[in-house]
Amino acid sequence: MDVLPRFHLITDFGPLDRDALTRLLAVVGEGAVGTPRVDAVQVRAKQASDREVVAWTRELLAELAPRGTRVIVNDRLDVALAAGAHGVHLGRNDLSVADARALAPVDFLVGATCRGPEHAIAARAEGADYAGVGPVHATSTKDGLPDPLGLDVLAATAREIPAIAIGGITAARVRDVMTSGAHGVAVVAAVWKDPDPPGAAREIAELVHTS
Ligand SMILES: Cc1ncc(COP(=O)(O)OP(=O)(O)O)c(N)n1
Ligand SMILES: Cc1nc(C(=O)O)sc1CCOP(=O)(O)O
Ligand SMILES: [Mg+2]
Repeated sequence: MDVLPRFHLITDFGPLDRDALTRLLAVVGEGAVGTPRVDAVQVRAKQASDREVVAWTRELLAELAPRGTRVIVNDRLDVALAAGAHGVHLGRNDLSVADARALAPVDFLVGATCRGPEHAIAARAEGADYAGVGPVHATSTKDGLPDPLGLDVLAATAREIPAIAIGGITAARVRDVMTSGAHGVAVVAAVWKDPDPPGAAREIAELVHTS
């Protein structure tokens, strides 16, 4: 588990009830050797309480860590640390990377949202492991984002720090994104809105890991 995760699957569940967990585990798969994989699940649950996110993260860790899939918490370092997560993804208004790095254990992953190379240079200097770079393409999953960055800005950002492309990433776009220098991708709709989420995840994983 030493390689920086390439395929980040972001959760779409409301509560992590039995159905949501079953759906997620079907998408992540068993992690069999030689099978392309979801490398990290990011717990993004904006409507949930801190206690719920801690409980769900612990539940996911119990299921996913043995499969070699890491669990990263969106926004909140304190919640991530309390739950024993593998990392945190920090947005532009969350705790700074430097403050998070000072509080986190050495092998804890710290990711930061970056919207261009200037952000990436700062994030790297503060100790981020990777940048979530987006929105690369238009997305209807989140409102209020800036205009799409496009592949040139992704490429320039990826020269500064390992870049995880986010925003409108679909299987059809993975090769271009990876050719632009991305380390990997983060995805919501292309998996969860597909009629066959496990199949969609397998296709994206294969493309990410073979590009
Ligand atoms: C891998 C990755 N990159 C970027 C984001 C966006 O994070 P953030 O800016 O904190 O916005 P929200 O996801 O919290 O709405 C991400 N989640 N993951
Ligand atoms: C949560 C989020 N953050 C983004 C950013 O650019 O900061 S794009 C995004 C949504 C990603 O979902 P989809 O794969 O459905 O486009
Ligand atoms: Mg966030």
